[in-house]
Amino acid sequence: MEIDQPIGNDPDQDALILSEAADLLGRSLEASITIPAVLRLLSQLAGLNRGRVVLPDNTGSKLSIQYAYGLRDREREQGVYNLGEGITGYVMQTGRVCVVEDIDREPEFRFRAVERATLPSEVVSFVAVPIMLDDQPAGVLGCHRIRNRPRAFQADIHLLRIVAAMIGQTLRIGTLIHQRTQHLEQQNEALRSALERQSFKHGILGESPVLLEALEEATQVAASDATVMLRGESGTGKEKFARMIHEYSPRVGKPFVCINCAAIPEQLLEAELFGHEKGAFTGAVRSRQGKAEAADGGTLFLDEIGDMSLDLQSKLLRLLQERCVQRIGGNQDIHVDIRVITASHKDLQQGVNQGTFRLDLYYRLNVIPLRLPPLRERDGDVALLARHFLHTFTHRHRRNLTLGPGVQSRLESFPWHGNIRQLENVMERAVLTTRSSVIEASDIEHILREESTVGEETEQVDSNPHGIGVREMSAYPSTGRPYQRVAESDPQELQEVLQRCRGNKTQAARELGLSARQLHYRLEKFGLK
Ligand SMILES: Nc1ncnc2c1ncn2[C@@H]1O[C@H](COP(=O)(O)OP(=O)(O)OP(=O)(O)O)[C@@H](O)[C@H]1O
Repeated sequence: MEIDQPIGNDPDQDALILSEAADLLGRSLEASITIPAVLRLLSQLAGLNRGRVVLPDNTGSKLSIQYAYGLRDREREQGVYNLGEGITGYVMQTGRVCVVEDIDREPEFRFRAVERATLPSEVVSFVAVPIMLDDQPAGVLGCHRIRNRPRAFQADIHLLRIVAAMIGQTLRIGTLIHQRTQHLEQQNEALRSALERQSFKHGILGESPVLLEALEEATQVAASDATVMLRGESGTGKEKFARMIHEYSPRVGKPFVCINCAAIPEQLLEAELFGHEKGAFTGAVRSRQGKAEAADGGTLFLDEIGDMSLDLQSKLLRLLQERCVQRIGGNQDIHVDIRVITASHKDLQQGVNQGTFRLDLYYRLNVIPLRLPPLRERDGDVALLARHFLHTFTHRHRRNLTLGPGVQSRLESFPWHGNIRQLENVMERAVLTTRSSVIEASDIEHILREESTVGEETEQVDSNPHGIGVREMSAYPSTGRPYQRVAESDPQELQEVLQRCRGNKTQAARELGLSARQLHYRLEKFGLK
């Protein structure tokens, strides 16, 4: 192959080469066009021949020629090196510049790409400089030259180092564009397949057979006016299902009113549910309708019903039997037309056995029991939900991130005792804390390790679809979700914890052992929002 003849060592010439190289690199984002063009420039104007850019593969252990000028296809293909092997491997491993003045006398020079016989008969040299990114060698730029030239090796090194830095930036931009495109492709794919799925219509993502079965059941019962009891571990989507049932019922368009019975103190809960008349208790400066009244014509969703006191349970039973409420301090029966959906992460059957839950109320509420599967039973859904949350949070926090290799399988192998809410939290933390543009398996590992160590709790989990017989005690690591009734001192405690967490609600909820929703609900109740 014809190799261009060198031109003398001239600073103006080098400035011209650099300005031409900058121009070439700026003209296109296609590295396979711009980098060989720059290597051609080095050959034609500086006598630095057969330039090649060698880059590592994904594992970082094998290096190969990615871009070249003056090499035949076969020569390029032969240019594969192990890390540390030969001159190229050495430069990549150490990040140091290497000059071989006479390649025939250097045993480390491997003639891997170009055979000696095809080179000029004069003494041939090889100069290799690292392509540095973030202070680490990311590749190697190497060239041949005829040793016996007036141009000093030092001048070649100087020029090649600047060109290597420019190529490094081109490669960095190319990688970023590739990652972002990949991210958009992943996103598109997730959205496209989600749109094709029936479940997306209710905002309930998942393709696993157990979830689709639960969705099917929920759709079927939606049309009736029957009372539904949703059972499932914390974070399995009980509220989402309750909303979906409402939206698929003839009551759609009427109010969907939700009360979290575990999130507010008992005295407040009664007033919240049934309302009060003016003067009914200190602070009742005007009369107010309760949530049961507010839900008239629609659906009342009672979350964490297992936490309701026995006294309030009897009042709820009256509401269900007579379909009317009496405000606190009032004596008038107010008729309400509501459908009731309840949810509990507790085994209510056990509550009945222990005398903490009324049997008659249990039968009233348990007309249609619907079990929501925990995430660990939902084959394939972790990956789907992780992508969905990645998309949600990158959008919300204005970041561009993709999932690195190994992340999906690590997420899939995690036990997810806090279910979808826990996965949601983990993905949000990953989006907020990952510094680079790729969430690596190590970032996730770090978050999951923390997840597994924060406040180990033992909680009773309703794992029995029929609510009879078997009950299971399960370790519940770290989702910060032990349910507890609230104490009256809550507003102050909430404020203190919020201050301590500098307003970070996720952290505050975790400290208080509440879900984000419970905290949100309490802040709203106490006027602290
Ligand atoms: N299938 C799903 N697809 C997408 N997001 C979901 C799905 N199920 C639940 N989520 C999200 O997970 C979080 C927890 O869901 P939800 O509050 O409905 O669970 P829950 O079972 O009612 O929890 P808890 O028992 O703690 O009140 C919410 O942010 C919800 O939007």
